[in-house]
Amino acid sequence: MTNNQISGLIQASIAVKQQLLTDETVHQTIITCVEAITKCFQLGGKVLFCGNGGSAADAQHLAAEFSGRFYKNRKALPAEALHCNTSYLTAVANDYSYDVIYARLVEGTANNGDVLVGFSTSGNSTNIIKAMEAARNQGVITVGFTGATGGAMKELSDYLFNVPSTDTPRIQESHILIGHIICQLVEANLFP
Ligand SMILES: O=C(CO)[C@@H](O)[C@H](O)[C@H](O)[C@H](O)COP(=O)(O)O
Ligand SMILES: [Zn+2]
Repeated sequence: MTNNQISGLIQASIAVKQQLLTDETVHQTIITCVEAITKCFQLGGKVLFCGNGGSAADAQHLAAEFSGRFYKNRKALPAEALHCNTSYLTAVANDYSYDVIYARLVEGTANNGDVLVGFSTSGNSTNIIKAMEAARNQGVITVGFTGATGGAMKELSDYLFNVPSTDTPRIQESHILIGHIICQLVEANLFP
């Protein structure tokens, strides 16, 4: 790999973020999504996160910003990533299907007014789609983080962040940027 190739990859990541910088629709969606998550926590609700592969890591990372801390020393906020219990995951994938691992947890643990955040760069991972469908059936607010098309998640997301790229790692790099912004603004709202 040459220096030029490395610069090209960094430039590609910046180019996606450059589009987010000037996209008023994205900014407005961040503002309304932050309001919804803030209200969810204020009313005693919780925020659940799910994704596959690198997006599972994003789910776990952002859940910990709420349940642990972001910038402030403050009380814990109820947030979980749905892939963290390997006994549950291996049993349900083995006995039922990998497609239902997240939907089943949403059915079992989510309540009206909670928030489900689903990450899928394609927008078409079946286990995320089924989790979003389960959420919709239960009055759970849905937030979708996807790539440019939104895939099937487009129609299932109350708040959609369809990052303008079709390149999985570049999409993920912007997902974590938007996720961090949301965590910071929610924390600032709740703990001024
Ligand atoms: O992190 C990466 C690629 O950057 C991979 O692990 C990636 O997340 C996996 O291939 C996922 O299974 C892709 O699924 P999705 O984003 O289409 O839902
Ligand atoms: Zn990755």
